[in-house]
Amino acid sequence: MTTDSDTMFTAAETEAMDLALAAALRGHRGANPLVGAAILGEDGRVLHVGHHRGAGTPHAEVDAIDQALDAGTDLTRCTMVVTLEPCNHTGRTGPCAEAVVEAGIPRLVHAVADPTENASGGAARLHAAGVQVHSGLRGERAEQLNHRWARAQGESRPYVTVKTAQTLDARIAAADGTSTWITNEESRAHAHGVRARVDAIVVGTTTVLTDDPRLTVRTPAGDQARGDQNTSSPLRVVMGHRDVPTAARVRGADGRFRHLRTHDPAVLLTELYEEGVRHVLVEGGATVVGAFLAADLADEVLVYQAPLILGAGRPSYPDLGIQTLSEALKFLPDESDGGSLRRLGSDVLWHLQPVPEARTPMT
Ligand SMILES: NC(=O)C1=CN([C@@H]2O[C@H](COP(=O)(O)OP(=O)(O)OC[C@H]3O[C@@H](n4cnc5c(N)ncnc54)[C@H](OP(=O)(O)O)[C@@H]3O)[C@@H](O)[C@H]2O)C=CC1
Ligand SMILES: Nc1c(N[C@@H]2O[C@H](COP(=O)(O)O)[C@@H](O)[C@H]2O)[nH]c(=O)[nH]c1=O
Repeated sequence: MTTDSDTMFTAAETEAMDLALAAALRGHRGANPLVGAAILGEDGRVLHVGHHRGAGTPHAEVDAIDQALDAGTDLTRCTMVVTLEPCNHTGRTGPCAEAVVEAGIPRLVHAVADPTENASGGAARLHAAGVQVHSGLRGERAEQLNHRWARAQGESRPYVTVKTAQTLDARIAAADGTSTWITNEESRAHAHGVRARVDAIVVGTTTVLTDDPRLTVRTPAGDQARGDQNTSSPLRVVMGHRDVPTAARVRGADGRFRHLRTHDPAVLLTELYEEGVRHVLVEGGATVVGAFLAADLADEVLVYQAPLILGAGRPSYPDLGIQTLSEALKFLPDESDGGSLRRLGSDVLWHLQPVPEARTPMT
């Protein structure tokens, strides 16, 4: 098992890694990292490319191996190139290191080591089984790909997606408090798809008192739907000190409701993590979204923008104490999961992530 520089790898392996990195971007961000895997034939041609589609679905290695098995590829003559060290644990799916050994793949190149305690050790397992293992190809790019996920792992907290539905002039509600609906049906259907993938949805007390939201996952037909094998609805979480009315719809009837009387996003995330929550969607309002942004606890930002102007009303973000342009919170386009800028009918969706290391992480 060795860690090598990019120059130690063949051109075919480098090309395969680039394809695997591009494939990884097709997945959804959340509890699991984005991962891509490519299978190279003896002649250096890329035969299969797989990727991970989100928590609970097959890992990238297994996706690629399944394609190879379907196509009748002789894997005993192939190299697997993967953006992350194959995992060595049984989570919602089996250990990938084992799948690679069972498939008879003799050589594996991965970009970076798995930083998580319970999933790491895959390279050692492969090595022990006689597989030739090399790491470090395109390591920097692979690290950047999942830098916010790795930070969440390191801080033992859930991954956080923050969502805002706003007008052109960055308002989330009109002066009289009305906000349903700013964005169109296509945007809302997309947002329900995001809800379907998370473990918990968080709003502030004012949003509950103003909107009486349900925070359920619904299809256009009104049904409950989950995007993965997890059949329970996301936990509905209210953040704030005031009481949540007994008749509030957010309470629901399934027991999947929590009221956390805190203003501290870090405290909220720690409590939710202890309950097994690994991906949180923060839906607002502005005060709560601002608290996550100010604490550098927004890993992924979704801004749905509708072609409306209000001129007055609730701004999307509160005063964050920023006095000069150089202090602005900065974001980069996130090209994963449909891209950084999408048309949703007449709306647009910005998909962003914080600039790496721009701010101080949670302690
Ligand atoms: N278009 C959109 O995407 C959305 C629009 N909205 C709209 O936004 C408006 C509500 O937004 P907003 O007024 O900002 O309210 P929030 O929904 O963000 O709730 C704010 C309240 O939550 C509590 N709270 C929780 N965390 C903190 C914190 N870190 N700092 C301070 N208070 C905290 C406080 O209440 P307490 O006193 O109980 O502690 C505070 O008053 C509504 O008009 C709603 O319709 C809401 C969500 C999404
Ligand atoms: N206004 C607004 C959104 N608002 C968010 O949706 C919540 C209502 O959820 P529910 O009761 O489950 O439909 C509301 O409280 C707020 O968090 N979302 C959007 O995609 N587009 C919109 O225009």
